[in-house]
Amino acid sequence: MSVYGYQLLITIALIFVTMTLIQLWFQRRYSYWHRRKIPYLKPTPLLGNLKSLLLLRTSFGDYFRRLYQEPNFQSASYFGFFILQTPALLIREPQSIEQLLTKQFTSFPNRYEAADLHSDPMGALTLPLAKYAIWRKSRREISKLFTSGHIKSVMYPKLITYAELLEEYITRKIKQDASEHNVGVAAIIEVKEMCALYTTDVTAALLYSIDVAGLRNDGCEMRTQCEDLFHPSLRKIIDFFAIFFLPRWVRKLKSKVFTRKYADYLRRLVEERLKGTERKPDGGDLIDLLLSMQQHLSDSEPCSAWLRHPDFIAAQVGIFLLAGFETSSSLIALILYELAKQPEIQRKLKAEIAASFRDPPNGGVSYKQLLHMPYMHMVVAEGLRLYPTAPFINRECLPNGDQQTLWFDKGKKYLSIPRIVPAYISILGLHSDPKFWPNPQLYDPQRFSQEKPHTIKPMTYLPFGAGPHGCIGSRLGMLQVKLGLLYILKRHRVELCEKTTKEIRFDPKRFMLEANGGLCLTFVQDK
Ligand code: HEM
Repeated sequence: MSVYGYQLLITIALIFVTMTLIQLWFQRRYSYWHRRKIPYLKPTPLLGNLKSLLLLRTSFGDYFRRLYQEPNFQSASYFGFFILQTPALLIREPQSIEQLLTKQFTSFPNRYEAADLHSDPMGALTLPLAKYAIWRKSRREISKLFTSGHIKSVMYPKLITYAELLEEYITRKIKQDASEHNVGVAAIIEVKEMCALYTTDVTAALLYSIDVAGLRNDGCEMRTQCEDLFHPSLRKIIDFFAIFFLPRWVRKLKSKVFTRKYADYLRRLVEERLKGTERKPDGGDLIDLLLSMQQHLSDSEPCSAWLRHPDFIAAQVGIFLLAGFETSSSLIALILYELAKQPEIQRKLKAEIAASFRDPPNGGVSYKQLLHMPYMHMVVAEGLRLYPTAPFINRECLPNGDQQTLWFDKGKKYLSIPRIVPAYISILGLHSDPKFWPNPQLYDPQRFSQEKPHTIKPMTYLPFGAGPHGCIGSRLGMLQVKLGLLYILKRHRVELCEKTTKEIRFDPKRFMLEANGGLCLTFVQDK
């Protein structure tokens, strides 16, 4: 045989050996759950079980709901699946969910998704992504802003101002429409954008003491910056996937949570805000609070250098803006859609709203009154069930030893979660399970009627997550959604129109649940 013949033979042999080794490696990886005798979803080579998500065929919420609804695991309390080659768990059973989120918090102290502190400090310092020591101190401080006393006395009066502006926005659109088409009492409005302007205004005013005037001017820089951040590009999609599903790659890929443009905007916003305003006598806002924390931080505090990092405040400003505006605005829009579909429910809600404005006569609705509007509460609670805008959550197992056992029954061993394996919960899956919610696709506020307080099984309704990592802004979120609906429906009603989508599909490019495309409704002025 010639030299070339030998070389060819060796090359073929090397390719064969390499392919065999790769195949064996994959076999070993994908037998992870089999070896542990844990039921699992069969993976596709290379992609694991992530194919539909990687091809942007489905939204994140739908993806995890489909996992939850996998026909083979309907009676399973949990099962394994693969994020590419990484083993992960879906926890389905409410008691185990409780263990994961609350009872065994010390073994599951972090979310799985992560940014890298060294290459992306601004992303890694944000409250949801910060790891335990930094998260604990930040959460403790920021919680002071969300006490019921602060919300009632400082935030509520400002919220009313912006809810009134929301009502004015609708009146203005109707007037504009009247002059253009001579109709006079109605206008078609794209509600997603309208609600996003409202919640952006609210977040800027309440947390940063800035009036961005988005509702008054039909837009503002803050809104444009957020939209830009979500505008998809290949780089952003890769970063996003790395942060959420492959956090151990973020350093190598230099993935960042915020784009450079958004990060610069946040730095500028904090700088200008600190230059321009004096400290507020009412206890200030998020920026004041964090600045004061940095000034009083002792060197003995774990991670104090990171907590004093120049981007620490901008990081929280950036994430609270996204967490605060997107979830609530999407929810208001989706509830309005359901109310337009079911006029009887809308009529009942409007009757309750009218009664609350009559008592006291000519007065506004007080904080206490708003909290005690039973039908409003039912409408919003059911909206959160059908559309939990943050549709899935996770925790990473970090016990002291190698394995963490979740206990199901007293003394009965249930499931050992290996270290570093992410455990996911599909909130949308739980909320759509007919075992817990009969006829789950029907929007029916009666499910939350006060006459049936004990019918909801614990841990089957988790719109704000649960445990120490649960939503820090849940009270504010509920309040801005309720006040938004109150002022939208005070003098107007919503109806379906020819432009309204027939069926809500969730946007596959958004992490939160959001209707795909525009969501148009007709707003009709009451006689
Ligand atoms: C209807 C509105 C909202 C919904 C449905 C919602 C939902 C959620 C959910 C499901 C989580 C994850 C909880 C977990 O992992 O257990 C979360 C976390 C969080 N939310 Fe909200 N949220 C809303 C409004 C808000 C608002 C108004 C703010 C702030 C102004 C906010 C700030 C946050 C933050 C910072 C976290 C991370 C907390 C931590 O890790 O300690 N959210 N939210």
